[in-house]
Amino acid sequence: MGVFRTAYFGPQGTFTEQATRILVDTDDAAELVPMDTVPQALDAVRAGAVQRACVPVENSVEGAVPATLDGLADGQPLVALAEAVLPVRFSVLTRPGCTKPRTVASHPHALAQVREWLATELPEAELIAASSTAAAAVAVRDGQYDAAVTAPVAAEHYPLSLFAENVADVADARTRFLLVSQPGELPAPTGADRTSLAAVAADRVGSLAELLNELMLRGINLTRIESRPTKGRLGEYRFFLDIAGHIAEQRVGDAFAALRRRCADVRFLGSYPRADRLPADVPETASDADFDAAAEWLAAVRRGELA
Ligand SMILES: O=C(O)C(=O)Cc1ccccc1
Repeated sequence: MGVFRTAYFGPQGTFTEQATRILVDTDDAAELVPMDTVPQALDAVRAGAVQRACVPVENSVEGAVPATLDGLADGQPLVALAEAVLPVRFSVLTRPGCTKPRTVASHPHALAQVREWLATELPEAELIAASSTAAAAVAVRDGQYDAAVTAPVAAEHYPLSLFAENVADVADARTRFLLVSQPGELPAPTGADRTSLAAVAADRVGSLAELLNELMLRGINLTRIESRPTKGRLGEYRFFLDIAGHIAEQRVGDAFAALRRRCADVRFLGSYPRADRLPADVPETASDADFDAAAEWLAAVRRGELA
């Protein structure tokens, strides 16, 4: 067997690298491949250059990572196999000797999460968006900017000084990451799973409500809903839904079939164990046993065995 390669949103020292190390068994046969952007990491899987990619998908303070949602909705289908949720606390790194940084670079999600701290501690600093927190550290090392807002591990990768640590406007901020692959065998259901999908609801009264009703009627809990423009007509949206449960479970499979009938465009984005291991709260009428019993009953009725 060849080397098992996982691309991640890099360069070295990003939060995503930390998440990758949680999700991938980094033994001798595993290679982690940093990519500069989320689309590049996803496309490396599509091209077969790597087997997996790890990308950030949402943050508890800043919300969705648009590049990831768009990257999963467009192009060859990919599916998530696992998720990781990391607490996010930032370090501020400078070139050695720099005591008053005038320019501070980072990923927009990181800058947004330390805005108040920056306004108090470095009110005059110019803020610059970088492609990732670690890309900002590289730019500081190379003399482009004075300081970078980074993951704590970035200090181990780059020759920079620690200006501040444990920086976060909102204590307890968390980011969720997905490990994705080309479609193949699905992870086995664990009873504590999440399923992700993207659906374009028709442009007419009640179409989103109908879509949500299909979930409600089958006792499925919606854990996230997000919309992104389809990039077609203005006003046309794709909804990204996360739901509690695994597509192998009857209520989830049944809901998917209903969405397939209702929506022009539905994409399955994976069923995978929840990072928090929280079991799905399945109503009494919606278990697999309930679905099996109802299907048997229906078959009997159709055979004419029941009056
Ligand atoms: O740039 C990084 O390090 C990332 O992995 C993306 C990110 C940015 C800010 C918070 C969490 C993840």
